[in-house]
Amino acid sequence: MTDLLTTEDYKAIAAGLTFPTLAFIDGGFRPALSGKTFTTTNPATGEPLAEIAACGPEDVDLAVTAARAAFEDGRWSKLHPGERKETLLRLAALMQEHARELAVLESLDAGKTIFDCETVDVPETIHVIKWHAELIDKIYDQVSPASDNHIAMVVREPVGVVGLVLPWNFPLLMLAWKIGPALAAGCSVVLKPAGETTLTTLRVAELAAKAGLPAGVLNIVTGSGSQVGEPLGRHTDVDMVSFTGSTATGRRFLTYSADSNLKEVVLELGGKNPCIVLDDAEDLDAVAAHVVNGAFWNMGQNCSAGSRLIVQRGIKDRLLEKVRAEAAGWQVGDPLDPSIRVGALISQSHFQKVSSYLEAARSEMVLMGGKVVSEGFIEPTIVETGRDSRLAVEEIFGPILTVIAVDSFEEAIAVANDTEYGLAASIFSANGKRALRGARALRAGTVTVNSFGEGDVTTPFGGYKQSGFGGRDNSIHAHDQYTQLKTIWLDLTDNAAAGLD
Ligand SMILES: NC(=O)C1=CN([C@@H]2O[C@H](COP(=O)(O)OP(=O)(O)OC[C@H]3O[C@@H](n4cnc5c(N)ncnc54)[C@H](O)[C@@H]3O)[C@@H](O)[C@H]2O)C=CC1
Ligand code: BAL
Repeated sequence: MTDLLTTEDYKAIAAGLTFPTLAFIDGGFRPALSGKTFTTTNPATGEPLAEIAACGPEDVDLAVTAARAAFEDGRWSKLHPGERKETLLRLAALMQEHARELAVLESLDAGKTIFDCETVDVPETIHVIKWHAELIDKIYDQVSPASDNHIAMVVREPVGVVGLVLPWNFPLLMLAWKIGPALAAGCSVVLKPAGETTLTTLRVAELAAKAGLPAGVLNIVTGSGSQVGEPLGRHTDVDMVSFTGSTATGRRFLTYSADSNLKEVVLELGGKNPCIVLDDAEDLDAVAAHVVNGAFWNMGQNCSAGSRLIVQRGIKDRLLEKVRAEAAGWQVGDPLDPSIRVGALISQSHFQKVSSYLEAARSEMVLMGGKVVSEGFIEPTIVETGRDSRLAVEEIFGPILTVIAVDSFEEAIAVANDTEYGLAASIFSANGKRALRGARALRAGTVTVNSFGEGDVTTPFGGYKQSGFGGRDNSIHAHDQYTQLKTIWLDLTDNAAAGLD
């Protein structure tokens, strides 16, 4: 477990940081070809942090050309997997050396609490890079059943140049979820961080170069969705795109692909994830801790947030009392204060969007919170609604938990599945059979029983329905995104013996 510092120590580290500001293309930092920049701000203070290169389609072209050259000449793609492993392990080691700096940078840039950055985001990011590095020289190809005169090999090959488009809610962790398997597999990468959160991504690119990653293999193109994301999605020399973000933008990538070169597209999208508590659930203190963590972790800005609490009436009042008590311990405030659990929302526009749901909550039953603390900060809020309320249906992506009371197991499952999303779910019951029946009936990519979570690097992560498309992040299955299967048939017939010569 990381030893946390004091707020003053973190502020001193923050004051001493220099910020990377340029795009990283073909092994070097460079401004946008247009010379344009945009301002990145600290969500907690609204103050500018740095001027970042505002790249455009011409920079995307440059990055794709560099990635293609690197891929084709094999400087990375054709290395022995063990050599790629060693380079990625050096990257992980350098990130570990710079862990504290990365945590402070992430907190400043994203408004995330230093507590989360130090204890989850940074260590988990390093762990994910290491895991994929360690995996890559242990994956075997296959030989398929064939006659004695044939050998049929099924081999995995890196898919080529991949476009990785990231969200702002877990800048480092999503980076690791994508570059870990993509680089391990031998792909060349053109990565677009979210405009709100570029700083840690650029720092990792610098560390990757220091670790010995060849030029052109990892390119970071900073800028907006329309100027960088769309040209990347439409580029005819990009072989696949892996995207995490909103369902609306994810949908666009399918259009980009259809309109260009039919590149493969993997989408990890939104969620409105149910957390079911049945009336036989035990240890309500533990249940409440999971409910609160699921709803309010990262200010609720989490695609797998447990944002809908579906609770059986028999247990509702007792559970809600404990949930309120637990949530009361989640203090809102300065993200660099290590005792703070709820930091700043990512941006002013997002803050306004989430605030509009607080307005909507006024016509429902507000059980806790419901107020803005200050610009950018919203207190943990719990609202009881009907199952069709806007608050119970739409992805809010803020610290607002909706409670829906139900009468039976069957109703709980029906309400849980009554959504266009299907990313994650959890179910609490002391009856193992019932819990497992629920887990099987829930239409979601990840279901946790008697806990809230999204699994870890060893388990696939992705969604059913409009929460996902085309593949999974994490686990060995993530490598399916970044590899093609090739079949190679060998005919061993002895033509001379068979009289065929
Ligand atoms: N599944 C998830 O983890 C996330 C879900 N969201 C949801 O999306 C809502 C809106 O947040 P945004 O930041 O606007 O998400 P977004 O999906 O628009 O942004 C994600 C990434 O896509 C890029 N992008 C935006 N427009 C694009 C376009 N037209 N073509 C190509 N790339 C584009 C962005 O620059 C960013 O890098 C949030 O309120 C939340 O509900 C947001 C971030 C992450
Ligand atoms: N919770 C990890 C994936 C995401 O929120 O984008």
